[in-house]
Amino acid sequence: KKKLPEFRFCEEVLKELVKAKHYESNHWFLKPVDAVALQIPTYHKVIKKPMDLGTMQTKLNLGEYTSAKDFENDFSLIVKNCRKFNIAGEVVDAANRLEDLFKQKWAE
Ligand SMILES: Cc1ccc(Nc2c(-c3ccc(O)cc3)nc3c(C)cccn23)cc1
Repeated sequence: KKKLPEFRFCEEVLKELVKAKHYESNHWFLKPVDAVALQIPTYHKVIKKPMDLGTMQTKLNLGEYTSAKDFENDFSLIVKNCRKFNIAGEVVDAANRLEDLFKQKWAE
C-alpha cells in the first residue's frame, strides 16, 4: 500500500532517531517505560499519556497517525513526560539531545 509522502518523512526521521549511533540519547526511549522494572510506582500517576519511539514506529506502521503533526505531538510527549517525571539528570539530558536531533531532521 503506497505511503503518503509526509508519512515517508516521519518514517525517515524515526529511523534516524533509533540508530545505534544515537544510543546515548535514545536507549531510554526505545520501549515503553516499565514502571515495575524501574521501581517507579508513581510513574503512571504522574504520566497520563506514556509514549516511546517503539510505540511510535508501531503506530506509523499501522497507519494510526492522522498527520505529520500527530506524529510530532507523540514525539513531544516522550520528551515532556521525561522532563515531568525525571526533573533532572542523565535521562533528561538524553531527552534534550534526542529533541535536538528530532528538530534537526524535522527541519530538513
Ligand atoms: C528511581 C528512578 C528515577 C528515574 C528513572 N528514570 C528512568 C527512565 C525514564 C524514562 C522516561 C521517562 O518518562 C521516565 C523515566 N528510564 C530509565 C531507564 C531505562 C533506566 C534507569 C532509569 N530510568 C527511573 C528510576
